[in-house]
Parts: sequence; structure tokens; C-alpha cells
Amino acid sequence: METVRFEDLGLRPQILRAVMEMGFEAATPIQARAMPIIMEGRDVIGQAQTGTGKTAAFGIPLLEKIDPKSKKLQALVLCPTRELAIQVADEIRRLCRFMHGIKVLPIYGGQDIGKQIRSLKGGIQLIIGTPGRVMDHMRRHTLKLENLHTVVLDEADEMLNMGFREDIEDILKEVPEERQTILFSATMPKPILEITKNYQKNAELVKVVKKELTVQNIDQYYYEVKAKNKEEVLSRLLDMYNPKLSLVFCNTKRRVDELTSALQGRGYFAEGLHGDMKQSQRDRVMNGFRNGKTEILIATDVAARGIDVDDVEAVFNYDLPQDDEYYVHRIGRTGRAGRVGKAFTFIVGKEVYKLKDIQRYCKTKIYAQPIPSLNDVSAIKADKILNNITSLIQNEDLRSMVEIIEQRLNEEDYTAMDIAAAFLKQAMGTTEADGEKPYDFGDTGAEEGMVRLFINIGKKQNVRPGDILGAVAGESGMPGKLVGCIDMYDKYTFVEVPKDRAMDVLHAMDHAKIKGKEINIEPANHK
Ligand SMILES: Nc1ncnc2c1ncn2[C@@H]1O[C@H](COP(=O)(O)OP(=O)(O)OP(=O)(O)O)[C@@H](O)[C@H]1O
Ligand SMILES: [Mg+2]
Repeated sequence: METVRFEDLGLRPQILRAVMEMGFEAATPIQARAMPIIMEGRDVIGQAQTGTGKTAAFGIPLLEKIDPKSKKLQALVLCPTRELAIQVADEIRRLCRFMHGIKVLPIYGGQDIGKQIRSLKGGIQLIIGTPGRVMDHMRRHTLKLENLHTVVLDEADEMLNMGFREDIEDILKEVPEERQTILFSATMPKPILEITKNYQKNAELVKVVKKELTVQNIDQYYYEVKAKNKEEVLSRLLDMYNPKLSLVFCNTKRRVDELTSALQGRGYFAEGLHGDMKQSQRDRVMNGFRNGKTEILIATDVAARGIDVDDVEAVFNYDLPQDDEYYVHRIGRTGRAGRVGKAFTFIVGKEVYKLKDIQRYCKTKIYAQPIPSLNDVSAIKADKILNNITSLIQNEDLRSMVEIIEQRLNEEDYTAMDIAAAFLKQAMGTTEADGEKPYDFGDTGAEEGMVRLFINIGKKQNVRPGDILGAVAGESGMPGKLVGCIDMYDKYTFVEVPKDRAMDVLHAMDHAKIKGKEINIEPANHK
């Protein structure tokens, strides 16, 4: 599709000006396709990948339709979480900041209801709310929906799912029949799509089709870990990749609290976010994350959908999400608006099968990665520090420092190399390779320095002794090719590899190749 410019969409000049000042150069594909249809007044179901500008795709047409002269409530956007309602209201406010007489208000639970009621009396035309609080106002008759001409369900599949469906139906009953109803999400499972006709009339499905449901700019990796090692592996990955901001997802509130304390204890700038916290606390945490003071946000799925924070460079599935859709939304918190990102998923034991389902659902590949050893982490850290020092040596006047060091060298009997090494150690902080024990495979009957990895090869695979097994660990970033020679012993098939590479090979088995063909291998009892 050719690029569509906002200038060509026939928008009000005030909105066009706001869009330009927000730095949007061209409309994204979902904006280019959905906005004209919404502006015609049609019902629309919009589906496009995470971070592709769906908010503006419905926000701009909403603002086009609002009559600033009428002080009645004209449009309602419903969102599944409070944080999302606040964010969507902010984005819409930015879009209408040059329009006079438009009032936008987020309403959500946990906020002083009296204050909300006073604001509502001021003539609000557009509300962005969570269903619970909207219903609360309906019951108090502090919110009149009789003049609404447009309703948007952001994260529509979630809103029409079990947890919210009844509330949505109760709200829609109060809205005039001849309304325009707009649904948006990055995912739209079939069963939900089938019921949308109960809420819409002759809706147009606008789907920006891509092969994968997930964004291609996100590198997706998984790690097989033992439950008790998750915290350590997370720390190593955080140290190794050092993302500007990270979002870590846990499956329960309690695990969020536990991991938050644990990471804080290890010295990270981490905060937790979940539904049992007071709203003031939730706001504080979210603001800290948005302005970069909190580098690691540990959250339940409250933060999985819609949340848009620029510098999130990594998402961790500390626990594997329960639903396939949630994998898409969680990792979609990174790699937004064309940026790159990384997604790391931890799996324990049999979860590998669930991960296969997720990959099938997303039509994407998640690559196995060996758990970085402390040596890997140290090497990368040292590299970063030494690179920084290079620029210091090149750009700073270090003569007075050199004098201090020379003086010391005259007084003590160690070398400049000793001093440099000590400084490096100090700069690297706590992660040290000392004390790490290599995994003990036991005696596998292999020669000195080698390990036999016993493997299961599917019956139909035409594999013979002597065939070369190549297993590539990950597509990028990790050490390359590892090979071994297939052998058989009684009824066991195995491959012999050097002891220090055995763990890496084991983790890379998932995409092993024999004679150039990808085959399915599972590591068997390697003890
Ligand atoms: N045309 C555009 N050009 C550049 N950036 C844009 C454009 N439209 C929106 N953006 C920016 O892209 C980011 C992602 O947009 P948005 O939050 O609307 O994504 P989304 O499609 O709703 O994602 P999700 O499915 O996660 O909710 C926002 O920061 C937004 O300001
Ligand atoms: Mg969104």
C-alpha cells in the first residue's frame, strides 16, 4: 500500500496541526484504511498489530465527529484497565489541543467519585472510561448516555470476553440504537468475532494482514529454566542486555510482589503494578516508569494491553501467559511504532508444549537460547565498560590522573595492569564468575572432556550413525554452530560433544539440522 498522508484525509485543520506536532509523518496502514470508513459513519472492527497507532485510528474520527458547540456527552471509549483509560485520554487530548471547546475526561475506579461528578457537570463531550466506573455513574444518574452517537471498545476482544461482556451489554442498553460502534484490537479470536454482530450493524472488518500476529521488529527468545532459577536468569539477562526500560510479566499479584522485593534487594530500580494496589500507588508507579525513574516494571496482565511507553526495550514473560492472545499483547509493549525490541520467555518443564501452541497461534518462531553463564554476563559487562573508557581516553585530559597513578606505582610494588584490573572489577559490581558450578552430566561413557547427549529422534527421520548433527543456538546474538556426530549404542541414539559446549547444544536441539534438513530432536535422559 502506498503511503497515505494525513493532509489527504480531509481532517479539520486543528487536528492536522496536532498530528504534525506529535511528529506523525504518514498515516499507519490501519489509520489509512480505517479512518475513512469510520468517518463515513460505518461500524468498524479494526485489527492490526500492537503499537501501530490504533488509538489515533479511532481517536481522530471521534474528534472529527464531535460537535464542540454542544455540551452534551457524545462519545464514549471503553478500555479494560485504568492505566489504559488514562493513556488513551491523554493521546486524544493531545490530538484535540488546538480545537476549542472540546472536553475529554477519563473516568475510572479508585478515583474520587465526587470529583468526577463535578467534572462531569462541566459539559464533557468525550469520556474514556473503564466499564465498572461508567456503570457506577449510570446508576447514580451522573452520566447520561442518551445523546451518545459513538461508542468505541478498545481492546475489543478482551471487552467482549467473559470478564467484561455483561457490563458492556448493560452499558450499551442505555446508548441509542442508531449509534456508531467501533471495535479495535491486535487480536480477534473467532468466537469473539462471531458475537460482534450482536453489538454492531453491518460492520466492516478492517484487518491489516500480516503473516504473524506479533511485530517482526521484536526478537523473540525462550529459556528453559528451573522454577527456582528464574530470578537468577532474569538478573543475568537484565545485566547482559541492560535494556533502558523493561517490563516483566508474572501471572499473579503475589508473584509480582515477591519478584519486586527480590529485584529491589538485588539493587535494581524495580516497581510492581497490580490490581490490589491503591490507585494513588498505581499512578505513582506508572508515572515513574513513564519518566524512566523506574527501569523495571513488574506487573500482572493489567499492563499487558494497550500500554504505550516509548523506551521499553525488553519484555520478559517471567511466567508463561495463560492465553495465547496475552503473549501477543504482552510482548507488544516493546517494538512499538517501528522501534525494535526483545522478548524473553521463561518456560519450565512441560510448558514447552504450551509454547509450541503459542508459536502456532502467532505464526511466529520463538528461538531457544542457552542460559547465559556468569562468564557471558561478565564478558559483556567488561566490554561495555572498556568501550566507555576508550572515549574517555580519547576525549579527556587525563594528565593529572596519570600523575596520581605514577606516584602510587613508585610507592607500591604493583603494576599499572594490576590497578587497571582492580578498577575494572570495581566497575563491574557484583556479578562475578566465581563460584559457578558447571552442570554435571555424570559419566555418560564418553571420552575424556566429552559428554554424550542422548536424544530422541522421530521414527520417520532417516538418520544413521555418522550423520553430522548441526544445532544452531538462536538466530542472532549467541555463539554459532555446534556440531556432533550421530552414534548409536544399543537402542540409544546420542551425539558426543565437548563438555563445555554440552549445555548450549542441549538448548539448541530445538532447531537442529541433519544433512541440511531441519529435524525434530528431543533431548532424552542425559544422565
Ligand atoms: N502515524 C503515526 N506515525 C508515527 N507514530 C504514530 C502514528 N500513529 C500513532 N503513533 C504512535 O505510535 C505509538 C503506538 O500507538 P498506539 O498506542 O495507538 O498503538 P496500538 O495499535 O493501539 O497498540 P496496542 O495494540 O498495543 O494497543 C504511540 O506512541 C503513538 O503516539
Ligand atoms: Mg491500543
